[in-house]
Amino acid sequence: MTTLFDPIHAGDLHLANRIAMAPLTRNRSPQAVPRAITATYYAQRASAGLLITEGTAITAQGQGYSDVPGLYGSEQLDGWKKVTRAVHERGGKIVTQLWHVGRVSHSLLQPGRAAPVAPSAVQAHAKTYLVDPATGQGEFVHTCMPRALAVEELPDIVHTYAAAARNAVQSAGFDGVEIHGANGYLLDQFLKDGANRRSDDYGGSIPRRVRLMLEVTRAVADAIGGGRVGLRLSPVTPANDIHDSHPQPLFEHLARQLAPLSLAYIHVIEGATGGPREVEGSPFDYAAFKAAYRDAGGRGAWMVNNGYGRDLALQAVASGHADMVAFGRAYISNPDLVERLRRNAPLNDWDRSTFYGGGEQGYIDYPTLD
Ligand SMILES: C=C(C(=O)O)c1ccccc1
Repeated sequence: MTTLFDPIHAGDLHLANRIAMAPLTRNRSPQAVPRAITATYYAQRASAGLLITEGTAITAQGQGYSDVPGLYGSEQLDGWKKVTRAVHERGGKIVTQLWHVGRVSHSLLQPGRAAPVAPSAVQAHAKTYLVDPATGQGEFVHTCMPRALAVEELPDIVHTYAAAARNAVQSAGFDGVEIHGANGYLLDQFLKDGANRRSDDYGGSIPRRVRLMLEVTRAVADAIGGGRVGLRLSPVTPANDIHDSHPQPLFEHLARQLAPLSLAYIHVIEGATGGPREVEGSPFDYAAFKAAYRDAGGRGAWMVNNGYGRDLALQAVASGHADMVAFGRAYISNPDLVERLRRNAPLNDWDRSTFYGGGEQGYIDYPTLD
């Protein structure tokens, strides 16, 4: 019987075990440049089968929070090179999460203080994190009203995802990328009818609402090979005020379209991100979603996330519900999570007050077992 601790080939990613570190925003990259402590942070956690970095902006327009890293400048890529080198020196595997926040942003973070962009001018009742450069103090503030992207702007966004993927692998040394298609950010906004009110080829019907995500995924797979590409999805999360009226047919259609792309993995957030695994009023059949992908020929690893403890994770892999399990907050406070799960050892508690912003405290100072 397959266990969480068995190796797996996820596309071209040959992984030592089936435990992934989920993407975790930590707001510790001033000017979008990863610092030396970020190399230490990921290297400490290199025993994971796969490290997925925090969301990394593909452009300044895609930036939605203070002090998150980027992949669009030479200093940023140099910073990431130190991270991937440190992880590889410890035998780890690491992909970076390509992120465009869309409407979950603030004009103070946008080039030229412009309005954030989105499929439609529909404001998210959500907050973003701004750091006052004068004081270094951070606070959560309401996101701004976005402007609708013109259809003529979309090809450039697709090309920018592909360019960021090439930068990630060819310049920064990542083993691959994960496309952030979840949690109410740009690609998820285009998917879902709560945010996408367009009447052109990118809005209205399900095939039209999945179009941008498919174009981006195809372009990234063409750029670096589908076997190095993962995609993160969140069918029913309410994160960042996102919603769709009929998620089951939407995601089963998307699954069938993704199947031929030979992706390394599909990463599914079950329930509300960082919250309950069941979302009241939003039932979702994850087994049917996975079956739609497999029945259409999809062979990428199936990675699940959200609220998994040791027993549920062991059961998910043993039962075939999932091929991999991604752990988020547990990885913040347990660099040696794989060993702790293997030994069924106690886990360190995390300190929520040091999740976002700051320095070494709550970042690289959690203890290991030995
Ligand atoms: C990238 C994030 C996501 O996917 O929800 C994020 C951003 C800010 C805080 C927490 C998480």
